[in-house]
Amino acid sequence: MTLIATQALTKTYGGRVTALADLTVSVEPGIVGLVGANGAGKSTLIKILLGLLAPTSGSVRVLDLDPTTDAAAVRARVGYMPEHDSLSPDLSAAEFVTHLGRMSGLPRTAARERASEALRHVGLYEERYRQIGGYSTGMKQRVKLAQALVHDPDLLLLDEPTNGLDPAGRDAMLALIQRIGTEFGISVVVCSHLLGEVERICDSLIAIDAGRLLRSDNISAMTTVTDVLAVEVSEGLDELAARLDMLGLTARRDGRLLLVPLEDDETYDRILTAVAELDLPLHRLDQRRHRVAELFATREVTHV
Ligand SMILES: Nc1ncnc2c1ncn2[C@@H]1O[C@H](COP(=O)(O)OP(=O)(O)OP(=O)(O)O)[C@@H](O)[C@H]1O
Repeated sequence: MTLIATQALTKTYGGRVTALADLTVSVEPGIVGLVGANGAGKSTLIKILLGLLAPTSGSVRVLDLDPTTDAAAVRARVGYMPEHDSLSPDLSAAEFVTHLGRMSGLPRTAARERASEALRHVGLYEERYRQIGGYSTGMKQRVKLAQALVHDPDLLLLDEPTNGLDPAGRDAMLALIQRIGTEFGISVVVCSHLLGEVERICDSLIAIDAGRLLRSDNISAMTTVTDVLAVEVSEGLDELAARLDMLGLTARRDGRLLLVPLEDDETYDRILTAVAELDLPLHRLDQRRHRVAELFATREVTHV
């Protein structure tokens, strides 16, 4: 099944501003990044996918449904996390998410149960009876995610889910989105102006610029491998670097990784030998890929 398909999709506001121009994409289920600079047309596309906005011309299908004629059926299967704060500060997270569950048609008990479940998934179970007004920004973002999950959708549309979060909060939110996508088998469209961020968790990417398609493809097809090996061990990184140096390999440290130039087939063996000799737990040893961001180096998409 195709997750999202658009054909020559165009949206103009008031006949003057062209937010989307002739956009044709076809995306398979999975975690999909929708990236573009501010004003590129991401929110407009999301609203069209939800059936909240009608396209000026062209066609669109979501989960094989047409949101322009069947918006209710689309919304029953799609969860939406809006960009801006849509929360009620006086309510507890449990009350708020239950309320939205009721609005989406769930009976009272089921709504309450699903709300607890959704809040558990986003890590707010313990704090669900506290008023949202007292929550941190990260917790508020997670309540917004929980309300999008409450009716057990097949697809989540997340508009700038990491907005306002510090780096640690962003990492936590991305990890949560990735877990929802992989463990629960829900497809996710993550909308962001931060390409480097979504690239980390997405299976495929739609990049738009001023309403036009720059590229739509699987992440793996967008990147090529480099001649650098990335090695990750959970401890002993410095020790390993020193041992590799003794074996004639120059390792460069990059955060929790060691980057080693791939000289020949023996490079793998030498790294594995060093790891085994030091008895270190190896997490990862693979050939590094170019970052997708490098493809758009001349564009206005923000890199992180
Ligand atoms: N209701 C509207 N009326 C007129 N112009 C609009 C309206 N909504 C959006 N636009 C314009 O359409 C273009 C695309 O906006 P859109 O919000 O879809 O972009 P975006 O990529 O989501 O950006 P952002 O992340 O800043 O929201 C922009 O030029 C914006 O100013």
